[in-house]
Amino acid sequence: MTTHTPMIQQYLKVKADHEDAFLFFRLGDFYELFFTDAEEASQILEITLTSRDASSGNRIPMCGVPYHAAAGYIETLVQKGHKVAICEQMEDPRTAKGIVKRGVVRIVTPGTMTEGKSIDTNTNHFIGSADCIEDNKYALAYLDLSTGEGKVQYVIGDERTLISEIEALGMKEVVVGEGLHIALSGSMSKRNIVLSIEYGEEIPETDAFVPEDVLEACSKLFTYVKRTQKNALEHIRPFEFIQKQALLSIDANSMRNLELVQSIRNSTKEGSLYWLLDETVTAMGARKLKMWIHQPLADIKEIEKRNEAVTELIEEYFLKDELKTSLKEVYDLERLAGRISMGSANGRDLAQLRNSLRKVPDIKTALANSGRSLLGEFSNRIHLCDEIRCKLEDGIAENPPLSIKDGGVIKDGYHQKLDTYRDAAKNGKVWLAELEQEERVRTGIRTLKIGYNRVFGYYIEITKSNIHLADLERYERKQTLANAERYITPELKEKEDLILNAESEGLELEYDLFSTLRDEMKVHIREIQKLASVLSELDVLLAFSTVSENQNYVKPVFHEGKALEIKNGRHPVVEKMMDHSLYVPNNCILTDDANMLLITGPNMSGKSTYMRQIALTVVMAQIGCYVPCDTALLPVTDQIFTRIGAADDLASGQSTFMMEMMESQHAIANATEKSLLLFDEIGRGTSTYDGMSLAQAMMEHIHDEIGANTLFSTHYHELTNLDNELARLENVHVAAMEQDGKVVFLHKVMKGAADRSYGIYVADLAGLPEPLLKRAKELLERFESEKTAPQHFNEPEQLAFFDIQNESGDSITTEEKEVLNNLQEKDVLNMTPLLALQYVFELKEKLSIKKG
Ligand SMILES: Nc1ncnc2c1ncn2[C@@H]1O[C@H](COP(=O)(O)OP(=O)(O)OP(=O)(O)O)[C@@H](O)[C@H]1O
Repeated sequence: MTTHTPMIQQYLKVKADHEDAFLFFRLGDFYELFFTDAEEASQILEITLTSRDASSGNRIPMCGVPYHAAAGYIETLVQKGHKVAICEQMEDPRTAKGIVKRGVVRIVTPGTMTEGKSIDTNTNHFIGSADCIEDNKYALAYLDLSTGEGKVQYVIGDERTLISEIEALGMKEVVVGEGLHIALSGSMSKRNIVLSIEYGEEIPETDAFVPEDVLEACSKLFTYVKRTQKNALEHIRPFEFIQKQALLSIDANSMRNLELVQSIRNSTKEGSLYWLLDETVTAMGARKLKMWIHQPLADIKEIEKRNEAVTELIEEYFLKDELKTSLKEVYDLERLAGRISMGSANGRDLAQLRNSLRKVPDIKTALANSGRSLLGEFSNRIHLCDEIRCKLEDGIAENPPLSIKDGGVIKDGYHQKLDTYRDAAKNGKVWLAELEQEERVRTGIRTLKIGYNRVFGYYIEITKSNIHLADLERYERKQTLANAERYITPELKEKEDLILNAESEGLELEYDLFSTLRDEMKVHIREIQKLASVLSELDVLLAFSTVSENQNYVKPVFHEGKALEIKNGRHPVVEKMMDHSLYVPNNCILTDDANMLLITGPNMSGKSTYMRQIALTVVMAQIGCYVPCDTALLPVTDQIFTRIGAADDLASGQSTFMMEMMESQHAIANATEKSLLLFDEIGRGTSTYDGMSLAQAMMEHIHDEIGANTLFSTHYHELTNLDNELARLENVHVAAMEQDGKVVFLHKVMKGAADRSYGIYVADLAGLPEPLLKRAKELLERFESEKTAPQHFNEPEQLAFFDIQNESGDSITTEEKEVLNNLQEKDVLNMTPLLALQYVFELKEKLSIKKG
């Protein structure tokens, strides 16, 4: 150490306290990195690695970035999961004695980065903290540093449940104690989530209902944030306790499978439920919508209240537009509050706050005037924040510049002394203009001008061709340029002092006034946050009402029981992405006597779409939105579990089948009779009998032990016999028909099991070569003829009434009986012509298939 230069010694001392971060060490206009930091960072950032003489003759690796461009580099490092400690010069190098004092002013980490190009302001960026309370019980706290929202909840379950919850909330960084660090580090690094160790030293504010045993997690998180930000954090709200029983819980997998906030295909918003519903007009509304989708309600009263507010908004057509127009002009109050608290708000931010507050009275009055009860409640909850607005009206210029150091931020008339300075500076400028004019007349030089530079201050400039006219008795030469001379006069210098003093003192005073005003705002941060919360809620409900109206959704009816009855339901996203009139609506009726559906049907017929649409309807209803169907009678669902083949199974490094089994295990271990289970083709990842047996055993278990509303799709036709054994299981199938040797998908869900899989036709659609398809057909025929057990629907005993003979006196075949039986039971009068046609087609097909 002692062989190093004093500056490097200072560096090493600071670095020792920040081993896990890249240390950006400020040297003049650059941030420099040294040693291994430099080697690694130069690679990641693609900047030149150089070296520097640091000790007796030894050179050390070094790289650097200019301070004004540092933000981008820091962001790149943090995006890649690194931390960056920013070490500044703490004194002016010109006046410092010896080596300049330096200190770390902030540590930027993946979970605490709140500004930057990559930060989507429409999304909450939570940093989390987990603490193990007892076996299978964790506390999970999380905080969005930009908006100040802090929440804490229990996670009941094993580590995987905890990780799933962390993933579902999109956290990039989780703070833990040493024990959990060891337990979680493997699985977290696979998911690119940074784990940071912290000891809970600081006690944060919490809501009254926060249980004692979650405090440790809150405290760890708060301590970490304080330690890394080294900043005032007034905007951090008291941690709020999230009661999971009051929410519909959806684990990360199901979130993904159901494409609630992003599509599976390309991980973007497009094609997700969030995309469909996001008609919000403010960033805080968009964030709230996402949060609501993450955590739908499970309290019937709360749900109905949101539903009812949507109704009121739909019915108040003009009000809705008026509110939207006003809300559009409300800026991101939560983030503004955050910037005020962290001292980074500039003049524009305060002007945005003021402009937003100007809109609030209109919103409040319009809501009150509606005479509607829930909208009236909203109106009452809106606080005008008049004190803040008045202060900002008085203090902040109408259109302040970005910089807070160059003036123009504070309004004229706000502070007498500032006005005096401004006048002096302004008058001085007028005086200069007049002087320029006078000198031109006096000397007869039309091109004479008065200019300014930092070195000489104000000067008179005369071009070379005119210098013979200069009044050298009064003019003192200061600078010679290629084609001009610059002069000063005593008079000019005297005025210059006045002007420059007025200007610089004015700027200094203005900066002070601005800082004071900004600090005064800190007292009001809670008020601003409360307002933000009400307005963002209103924004989301407005979005619901807009979408519901445009897409013809209906208000769901909730009841305390378990039955779920959706008439003519649609998949809202698939429907929106295709020609609305082509979407085939379907019923889903789950009753106390039959709450499990076994869905069969050809590939591509719409089985997954059907299952997903039920889950999406449940989610939409429980976030308070209307739903895509003609009528919906819904139970309050407590959890949704899905096992749907996900495109990204490979990415997680687990084998597809293992993933499938893990997801199934998770569902079976946690589901209750109030849950909704969607199992898409369980067991297809292993050998037929293996898979089929597992699928059957799972269905039996869910039926006998759990009793949850369940949709199960399968290609194993053998399973369709299970309805004999499981009282509450029903077969349905998604219909398709054959026409001219081609399969036509009807996308209609009908009673009973499907009769064949049509896989070869789908292969044909996909363009597989003709000879290959022919071969597949041959094989299929062979396999089918070798099969002993019948695998078609309708059991023989159901056909017992028909013991008739056909024309030629032969006893009729089972197939013919089946057709007759089917006809007998069909309610033909209630069929549409198309369905009837299709039905006849199916019957005919049944006979012809069997006959050959
Ligand atoms: N009710 C419907 N109305 C109109 N089109 C539909 C309907 N349901 C599904 N589709 C269309 O059919 C396509 C296939 O649907 P889906 O993926 O649900 O089939 P699947 O039966 O689950 O297929 P596989 O068994 O191969 O997984 C969808 O992409 C959609 O475009």
